[in-house]
Amino acid sequence: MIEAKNVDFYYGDFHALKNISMTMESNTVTAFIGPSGCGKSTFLRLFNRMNDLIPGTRLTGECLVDGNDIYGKGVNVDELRKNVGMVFQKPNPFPKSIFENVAYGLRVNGVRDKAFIRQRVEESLAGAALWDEVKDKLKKSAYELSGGQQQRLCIARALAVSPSILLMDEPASALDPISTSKIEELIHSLKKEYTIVIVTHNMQQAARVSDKTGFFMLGELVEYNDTKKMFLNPDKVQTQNYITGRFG
Ligand SMILES: Nc1ncnc2c1ncn2[C@@H]1O[C@H](COP(=O)(O)OP(=O)(O)OP(=O)(O)O)[C@@H](O)[C@H]1O
Repeated sequence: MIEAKNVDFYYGDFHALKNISMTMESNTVTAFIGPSGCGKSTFLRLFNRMNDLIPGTRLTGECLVDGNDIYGKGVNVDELRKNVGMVFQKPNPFPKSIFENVAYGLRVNGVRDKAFIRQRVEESLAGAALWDEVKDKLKKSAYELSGGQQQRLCIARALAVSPSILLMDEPASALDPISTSKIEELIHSLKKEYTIVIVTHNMQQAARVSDKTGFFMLGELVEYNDTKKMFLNPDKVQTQNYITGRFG
């Protein structure tokens, strides 16, 4: 479903990702863990070409989604980003109503059918486990929601354009424990329909939500394994040292 083949990535002269190859399977949750600055977010952002926006960067190797090289000639980046949605660390709703936040992606994609938009907004809010909390205040500003609700709104906004992949960069790190557990439950239920890749600083969270875990260090993928194995009996001593808190 998602594959990296011998990926190297540079910010100017800085070699941020070193020869990374890995496959992330459909309908699984893959977590990336590792010390600050090891390249987790950089790697995640490659898969919807968010790093394209940063000048002076260079990529070698291949990033494939459904077998297609997403940096190949003729790739439509807007289409790619519809298929590969992204949720960021801090909830970033638009200064619009709850309804319009979710409808936004459909509208910019030229959808005009009001009944269809209403239906997608409801489905997406339900998919993000937010519908019951907001169904009576869809016209209110998104800023009236709590941080945790805003993050689920951003997930609903990503779901509205029917992606198959969701990239999440520390989606719960700005949230309180109850909102965090709601996001974790949501991730668990979303994997039935979506392929999810999540960057997290929180190792318990990786252990709770993911099927597979990749441990990065200094731009290298040190170990990629089933999450259970990774946390109980990792293959590499560096992984063991990291998850037991010997450094980080
Ligand atoms: N826009 C940028 N320009 C130059 N260097 C960058 C840029 N973004 C990230 N880097 C560098 O690339 C390396 C990897 O950063 P990245 O944000 O991917 O790490 P991370 O593992 O996600 O870290 P964190 O857990 O702290 O978010 C770091 O050394 C960082 O300083």
